[in-house]
Amino acid sequence: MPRLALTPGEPAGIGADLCVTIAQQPHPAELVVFSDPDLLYSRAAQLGVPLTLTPFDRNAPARAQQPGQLTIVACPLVAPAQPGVLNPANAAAVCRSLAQACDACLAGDCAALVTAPVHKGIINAAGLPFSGHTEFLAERCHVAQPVMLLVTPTLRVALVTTHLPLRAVADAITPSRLHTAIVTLDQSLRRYFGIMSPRLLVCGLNPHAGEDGHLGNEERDIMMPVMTALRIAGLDLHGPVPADTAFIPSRLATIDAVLAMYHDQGLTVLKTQGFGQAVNITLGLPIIRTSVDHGTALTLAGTGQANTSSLESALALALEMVASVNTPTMIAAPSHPE
Ligand SMILES: NC(=O)C1=CN([C@@H]2O[C@H](COP(=O)(O)OP(=O)(O)OC[C@H]3O[C@@H](n4cnc5c(N)ncnc54)[C@H](O)[C@@H]3O)[C@@H](O)[C@H]2O)C=CC1
Ligand SMILES: NCC(=O)COP(=O)(O)O
Repeated sequence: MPRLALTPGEPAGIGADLCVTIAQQPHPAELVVFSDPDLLYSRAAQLGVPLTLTPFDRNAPARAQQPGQLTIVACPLVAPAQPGVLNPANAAAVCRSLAQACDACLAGDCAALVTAPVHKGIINAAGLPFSGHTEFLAERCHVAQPVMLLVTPTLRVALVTTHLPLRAVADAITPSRLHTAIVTLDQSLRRYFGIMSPRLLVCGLNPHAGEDGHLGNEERDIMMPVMTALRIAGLDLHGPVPADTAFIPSRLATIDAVLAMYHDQGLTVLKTQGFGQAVNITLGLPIIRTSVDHGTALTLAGTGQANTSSLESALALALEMVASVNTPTMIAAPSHPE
């Protein structure tokens, strides 16, 4: 019976609502929530649902989560949370709970980490450097370059860059970063999704994929050499293709994942197609981490209107990934010539 670490994220947002709501159903795993107990009790009361919290005992056998119950690792907030009202005083506690949940996975106490949304802005406003779970967890796990992959039932989109201002994106598309993103995506699709020879469609950065260098040089000077070397190493790579037609159905029918160069190039399409059903996965970590596809939705906190479907998908996919890790489908990663 696996244990899943669950973090509610921003206490003023819908994360706590989602945790207490999904706790009303049985799950084939023990859900260990890293949270302030009072936050969960008060949000459960607000939503009118029962909740019993049992302290986590790493020496006890894991037990399947029962309706109305959650296992908890208490991570106290500094100030009581008010639905919809951000408070920078709680930002450090949000990060601490995430770090504790990550460490529980690194220690093997939990098989995977599933996260509800944080509010990046309030963490920054509190003076903490933070651009997203992806980067935070990578640093905590001493991983130089994580890769963000979002999946819906019919589309997988990974990103070469994550939470960067658009102005910085072009400079971040280096041969080494592109190489790592492609190899990490290829290996993860084999390992977690059972795809034996992943077909990857790589988007260009510039309009019309640079139009032979007339609208930008990154495709010709950076992307094509990296992709040629990786094709020789055996990877099934297509592109770089113009991003504006990368997602048309006839192209998607022949590939397993799209690699976009930046956040909104890929996620706008994916969320338009599957918002609410999508799962965000951080690839390249020594732990399994999945997350919801949405943000903190502050105006919905405490109202009972937050949709749990993305969190349910994130929990289900985490369990599938846990089950798949022992499947021997890995290949040796081609290294990037520095
Ligand atoms: N995984 C994470 O930690 C993520 C965090 N965020 C953060 O969330 C904050 C707010 O971001 P926004 O861009 O406003 O996106 P958002 O996803 O919070 O809201 C976008 C729209 O979707 C609705 N919505 C979101 N989740 C919903 C749910 N479960 N059920 C029903 N409706 C839902 C909202 O009410 C709003 O209309 C930002 O600080 C952002 O950085 C955003 C995305 C992911
Ligand atoms: N758009 C994805 C997002 O903002 C969530 O990122 P992360 O917090 O999972 O790194």
